[in-house]
Amino acid sequence: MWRRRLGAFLLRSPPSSSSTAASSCQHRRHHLLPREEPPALNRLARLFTSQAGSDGGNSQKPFIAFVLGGPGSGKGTQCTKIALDFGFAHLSAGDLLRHEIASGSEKGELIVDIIKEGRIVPSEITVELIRKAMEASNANKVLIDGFPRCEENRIAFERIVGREPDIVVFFDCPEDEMVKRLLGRNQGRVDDNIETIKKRLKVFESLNIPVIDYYSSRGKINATGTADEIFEAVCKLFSSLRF
Ligand SMILES: Nc1ncnc2c1ncn2[C@@H]1O[C@H](COP(=O)(O)OP(=O)(O)OP(=O)(O)O)[C@@H](O)[C@H]1O
Ligand SMILES: O=c1ccn([C@@H]2O[C@H](COP(=O)(O)O)[C@@H](O)[C@H]2O)c(=O)[nH]1
Ligand SMILES: [Mg+2]
Repeated sequence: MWRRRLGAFLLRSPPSSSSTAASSCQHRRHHLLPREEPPALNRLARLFTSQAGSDGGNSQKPFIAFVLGGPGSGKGTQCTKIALDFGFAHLSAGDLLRHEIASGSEKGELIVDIIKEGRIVPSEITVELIRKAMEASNANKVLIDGFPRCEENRIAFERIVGREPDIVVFFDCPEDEMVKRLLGRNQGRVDDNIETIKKRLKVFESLNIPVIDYYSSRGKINATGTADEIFEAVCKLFSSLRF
């Protein structure tokens, strides 16, 4: 069912037939096309010379991809691959929050309690961390992994960053598979236990889904199968985009 199994949604119009999706991941870089017409050659040149999405002084607005999906759906795993193969900067909202915890700040103490409970950190905190990370990355293509988590997050991002995403990707994964993956993650995360996972799944249903509904338009990525199989579908999607 749609509300159970999430998909990938393009907010931007698909490219014209002249920029068709690559049939395999191997040649996808050759399918990246510029978004705007007049500075097209300059921008194309930057794409081919950029490192991790940075254009070494980008004053233009970056291409923003929100990457959403349930807990354990594989957002982080796929973002790592996208970043490597498509030259995006990967900003994980969860990682930014965990970094704040590790810094020993007062805010970090509040955040760790919220994460243990599987709840959502106040929007101002998360958006400010994302905004600073975007600025620091100086990237022209940014993956924002695991955000927005609720309508309030979405609205706060628009207000503070002043942007809407260019694309929203949803990873579609059944609950039992997500639970299995989280329980096997073994990275010492405070929320990888069955009690917190159950709470996260409830929050996912009640708060994440309305955001997903807000963005829903067409397309989805089936997040079952191996990470490589899923990435093949991701490649098709990203190869069809104009960055
Ligand atoms: N397709 C897959 N098949 C099996 N295991 C996977 C797959 N993709 C990712 N995993 C594993 O599942 C676990 C969760 O994946 P990942 O951390 O990418 O999910 P996530 O969506 O970022 O989760 P969270 O929302 O908790 O951050 C990791 O241990 C990862 O190695
Ligand atoms: O935008 C966000 C992102 C995350 N959180 C909190 O962090 C945990 C873990 O996040 P992951 O993205 O899955 O690593 C999440 O359960 C929330 O408690 C948040 O509040 N806002
Ligand atoms: Mg993650």
